[in-house]
Amino acid sequence: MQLAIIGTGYVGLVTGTCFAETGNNVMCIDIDENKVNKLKQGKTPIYEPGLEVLLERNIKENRLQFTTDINTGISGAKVIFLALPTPPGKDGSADLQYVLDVAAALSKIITTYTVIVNKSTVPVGTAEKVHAVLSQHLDPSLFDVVSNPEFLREGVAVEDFLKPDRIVIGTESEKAKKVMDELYQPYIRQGNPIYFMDPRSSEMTKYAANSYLAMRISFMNEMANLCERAGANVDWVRIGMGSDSRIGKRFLFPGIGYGGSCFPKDVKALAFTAQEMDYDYAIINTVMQVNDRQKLILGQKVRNYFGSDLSTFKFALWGLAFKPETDDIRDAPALDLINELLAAGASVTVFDPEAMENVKQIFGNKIQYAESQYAALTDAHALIVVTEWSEFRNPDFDRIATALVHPCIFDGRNVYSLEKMNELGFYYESIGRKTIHKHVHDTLAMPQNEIIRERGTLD
Ligand SMILES: NC(=O)C1=CN([C@@H]2O[C@H](COP(=O)(O)OP(=O)(O)OC[C@H]3O[C@@H](n4cnc5c(N)ncnc54)[C@H](O)[C@@H]3O)[C@@H](O)[C@H]2O)C=CC1
Ligand SMILES: O=C(O)[C@H]1O[C@H](OP(=O)(O)OP(=O)(O)OC[C@H]2O[C@@H](n3ccc(=O)[nH]c3=O)[C@H](O)[C@@H]2O)[C@H](O)[C@@H](O)[C@@H]1O
Repeated sequence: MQLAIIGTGYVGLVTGTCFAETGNNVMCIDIDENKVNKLKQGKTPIYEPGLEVLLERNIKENRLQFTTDINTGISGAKVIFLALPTPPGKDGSADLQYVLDVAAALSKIITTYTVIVNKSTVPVGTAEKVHAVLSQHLDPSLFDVVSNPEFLREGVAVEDFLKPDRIVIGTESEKAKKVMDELYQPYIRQGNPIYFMDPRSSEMTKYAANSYLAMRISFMNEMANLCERAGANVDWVRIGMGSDSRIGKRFLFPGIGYGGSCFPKDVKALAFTAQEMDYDYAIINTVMQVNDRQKLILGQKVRNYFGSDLSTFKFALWGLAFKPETDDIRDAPALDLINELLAAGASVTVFDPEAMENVKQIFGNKIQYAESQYAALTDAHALIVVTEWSEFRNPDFDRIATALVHPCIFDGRNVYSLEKMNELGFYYESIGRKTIHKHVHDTLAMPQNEIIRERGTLD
């Protein structure tokens, strides 16, 4: 099938490449010339495991092309996907400007029946808005608007796209349904269901899924904070509760708040939708408040320990991306933490396997950038683990202890075991677990609340 994808970012590029991989002819369109030029050479502008191999193969097979020209780009396309940004507006609502502008442009250039598919995350009722914009210049018999939310996760985007848990399609048109069914057959054959529903339910499903997952994280973050105070270990609590099949094991990891380009903006947008409909969606408002608070927790722990004036201290940060296996730093908790540390006068050296360039664009020379995870540690007073990249999971602890001024780790992702930290003699704080404090330098005496907290037993 001939397809056009408008917007070649994380979603558009993965969608286009994966559709090409199942034999379709795909034209990816983007206004960013640099991006398109890079892609034409088979290079991905983003870090996404497994993507470049598929990209190169499908370009070589002439199934995947890139252009900045929407007119030639959509020519012959039976289906046009919109994978455009829907950033939060000032009031928290999803900004539909990109989607509606492109719909307006399409209304003037479509000449034969085309299915316009919205893959961007958009509020309930957007399919109708897109339909209205298209209808201004286009006979309604020449198009259908379909909602087809995307559920891929960055870092495993290719796998998620090729083997989705489910495909959700919102349309009332039998004609569009047939086209979408044909397009997604290769994915259904792998045993995954395709759910056809009305567009409003489909649009709402996307916000429901993201907000529910965000709620689980906020719930666990609060549970972690309570465990710390109660002398319980949130990891045991997580395992104990998650093995109930009604709860499930996934997405219960406490940390320093959810980040990324989607959860924060989508939860906010759902809250806005509720407000617009005069409904007090109380739990959603709390999810956001809890997350805002959680993002500050690691910085607070550091300040509780070292004092509010950090001007004589240097900190090594491992991990900047909002999660491992991506270079994406949109709404990454690391950015809040860096700002918090800088505001307290600290000096900060960072290392991330993929996200350094993106962070340089924000902080420039306000912080130092290390060439390796170990280089970041030199003369630092503490290591702060922010993102749980694999290479941080089992590091050379002797090297860490030697390089640091004090053997001191603040772990925002519970990457290390308490036993190990205790055995190795680190001062160690994590999320929702007891503090380990051995070998602490005399000048950094333990605050009283830490001593009280130590009464819990080790796991
Ligand atoms: N990033 C993710 O993991 C997921 C994102 N989504 C949703 O998908 C949508 C897109 O997200 P991302 O791919 O992350 O955004 P992105 O920012 O990575 O990509 C958007 C692309 O659209 C391009 N663009 C902007 N205006 C354009 C125009 N007029 N014509 C052509 N191209 C244009 C930009 O240059 C950019 O390359 C959002 O609604 C997001 O919420 C949904 C599921 C997963
Ligand atoms: O709409 C989207 O854009 C996507 O948003 C999320 O995917 P993504 O943002 O790529 O990453 P996640 O793996 O969901 O992680 C989001 C944030 O939650 C945090 N998280 C995740 C899981 C967990 O147990 N605990 C936790 O703190 C992560 O560290 C990260 O900051 C959803 O998982 C996707 O299904 C969805 O398509």
